[in-house]
Amino acid sequence: MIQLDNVTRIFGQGGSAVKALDDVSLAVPAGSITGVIGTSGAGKSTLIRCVNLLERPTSGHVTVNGVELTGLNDRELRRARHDIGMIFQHFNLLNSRTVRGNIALPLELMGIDKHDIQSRIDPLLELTGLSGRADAWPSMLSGGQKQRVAIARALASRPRLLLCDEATSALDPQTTASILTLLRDINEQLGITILLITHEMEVVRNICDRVALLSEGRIIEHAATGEFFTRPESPEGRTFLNDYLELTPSRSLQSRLFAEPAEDRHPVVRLTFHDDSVARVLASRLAREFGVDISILQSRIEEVRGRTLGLMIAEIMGPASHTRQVLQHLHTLELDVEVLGHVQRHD
Ligand SMILES: Nc1ncnc2c1ncn2[C@@H]1O[C@H](COP(=O)(O)OP(=O)(O)OP(=O)(O)O)[C@@H](O)[C@H]1O
Repeated sequence: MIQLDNVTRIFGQGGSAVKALDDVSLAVPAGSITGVIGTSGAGKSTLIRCVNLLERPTSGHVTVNGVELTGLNDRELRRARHDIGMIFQHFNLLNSRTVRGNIALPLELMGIDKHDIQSRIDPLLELTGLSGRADAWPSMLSGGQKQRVAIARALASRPRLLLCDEATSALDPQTTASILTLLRDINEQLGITILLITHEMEVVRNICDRVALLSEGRIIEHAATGEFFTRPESPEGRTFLNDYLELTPSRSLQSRLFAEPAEDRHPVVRLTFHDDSVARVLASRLAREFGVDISILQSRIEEVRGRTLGLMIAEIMGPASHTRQVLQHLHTLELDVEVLGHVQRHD
């Protein structure tokens, strides 16, 4: 559906040049919802704008629906863009037009007959939950309703691809959830492929089938969502995940943690696991095999797209020679292990 091949976009020249995209290759399968995530300045907006050539790559090829857009003249490109809808963070509605007028605009620009335009609008209003709001002005609408109008407008030309540029970043969590549900419905009911950019893991978790992580203009991970959430491969991917899961030691635990091990201190570890059957028996197995006690201080288990993702912060209590063996053993298991510090023993 979308194929980016070796796309590079450089802004400016000479010493002040910025490489916003650096040799990006990405395939977005037809019918999927693919998310591109990254921190501010990673190149997300530039990437999505390169897909419909709102931004022209400095080099590389962009192919959508089998048509190489980078090889088209302006007229051919205008035609090809009818197949690509786009929505934006700040909705970009015309305040001088009603809801109906905003949705009609792209169809008027395409030269479609007035009667046909009107017959297309009602089903779009219904699909986006705006029936009864056709004659409202944008200033009378909430943020969520404005984004619904923008979605209806983007779908008016019956595109096969919808690009979403931080479409929920200006919305509160509840409205975000309802817009994401609408996008999922559009994907499922109309078979429209969606490419979205976001800096929020929650958005990815909610609707994306696949996710690509962009960092400094490069794609550093591209995986199925469940895979990315349970086994991020890059340090940036792990940082996104840890920030999202927020399993950091409580303040009272942090105040008791020492960086250095000692004979009279117990290690405190954070374990990330992908198989909760391992986690369920882990504490009792370690106690039995190594003669230690495991005290679970904090834990969280999530399911993401059918995959288990668990985090646990635990204190390993026992003689130092035993706890060292436990740490060595943990590193051999299917777990990510991080020693957070050491606490003074009380026995
Ligand atoms: N028109 C431009 N002229 C010069 N530099 C630009 C331009 N557009 C983007 N950049 C630079 O390219 C880099 C990537 O910007 P981009 O907006 O694509 O990142 P982003 O991941 O979307 O960030 P954000 O989440 O903050 O919007 C940044 O360093 C940015 O300053």
